[in-house]
Amino acid sequence: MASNIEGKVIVITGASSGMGEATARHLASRGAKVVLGARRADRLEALVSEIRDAGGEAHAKAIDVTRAQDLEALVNVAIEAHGRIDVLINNAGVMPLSPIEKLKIDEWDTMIDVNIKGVLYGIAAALPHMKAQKSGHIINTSSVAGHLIFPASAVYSGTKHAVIAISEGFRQEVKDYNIRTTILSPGAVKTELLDHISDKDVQAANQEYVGQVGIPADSYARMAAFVIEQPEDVDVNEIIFRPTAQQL
Ligand SMILES: NC(=O)C1=CN([C@@H]2O[C@H](COP(=O)(O)OP(=O)(O)OC[C@H]3O[C@@H](n4cnc5c(N)ncnc54)[C@H](OP(=O)(O)O)[C@@H]3O)[C@@H](O)[C@H]2O)C=CC1
Ligand SMILES: O=CCS(=O)(=O)O
Repeated sequence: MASNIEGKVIVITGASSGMGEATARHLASRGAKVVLGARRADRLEALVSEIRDAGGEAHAKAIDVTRAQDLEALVNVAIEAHGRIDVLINNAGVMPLSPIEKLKIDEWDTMIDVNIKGVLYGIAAALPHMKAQKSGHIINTSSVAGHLIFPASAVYSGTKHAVIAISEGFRQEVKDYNIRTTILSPGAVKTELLDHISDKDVQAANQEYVGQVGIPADSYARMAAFVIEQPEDVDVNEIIFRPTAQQL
């Protein structure tokens, strides 16, 4: 049976590290034509070279997901190279956790801009093409923190709850266009996500916890592959996955 991944044109944001990087590698190894976006161009270029050296197809563009025109430019790379976009994985995200009373307003703004607006801008860039194709698949990365709240997660959890609401509303609205919609909600995964927490106490506590229970980034890659490879009439709407040892 064909894999339903081979030959698909898959655009991934946040592909310069962590789960996006692992997913790019995994899907390319299964025959997908990947188009990768993030701000760190050097990391993207290294990954593109690695994928091509292994016989895969990859393109990349340096983008900032807080700018709608950057998402349009990224999707256009896929259209120019391959004439279509089959899957968009809105994965770029940031998690500078802190208690609200610390009033880290700039970090709230960044989380809202990257985690919520970045997802919306990705949808805006891909949707016209998917409507015209009458096919497509949008995968949005939420989190266990999109389902529950823990100390210092109020704003981050708010953004990830928003991703779930937007994804479900979008799912209901695009039935006529044969577009699939999936939310992937991971628990603790070992990536660079905690590196940018400026509240040192919160960072240390999270690093200790994720260091103990966190699972590797390719756990997300396998979930992405699973939802993409389902037959086109099967739409997996959400997967929540955690380390077996994670309590919350
Ligand atoms: N690790 C975990 O435990 C969990 C993570 N998540 C979510 O998974 C997603 C991936 O995170 P993860 O792999 O863990 O962390 P990483 O920090 O390793 O990856 C985050 C990615 O997002 C990109 N990114 C951040 N800001 C921007 C921006 N403004 N424009 C473009 N790209 C941006 C980064 O690239 P660059 O800096 O080069 O722009 C990087 O590629 C996020 O949405 C996160 O919230 C959800 C649940 C659990
Ligand atoms: O996004 C973060 C995942 S967890 O800390 O809620 O498990």
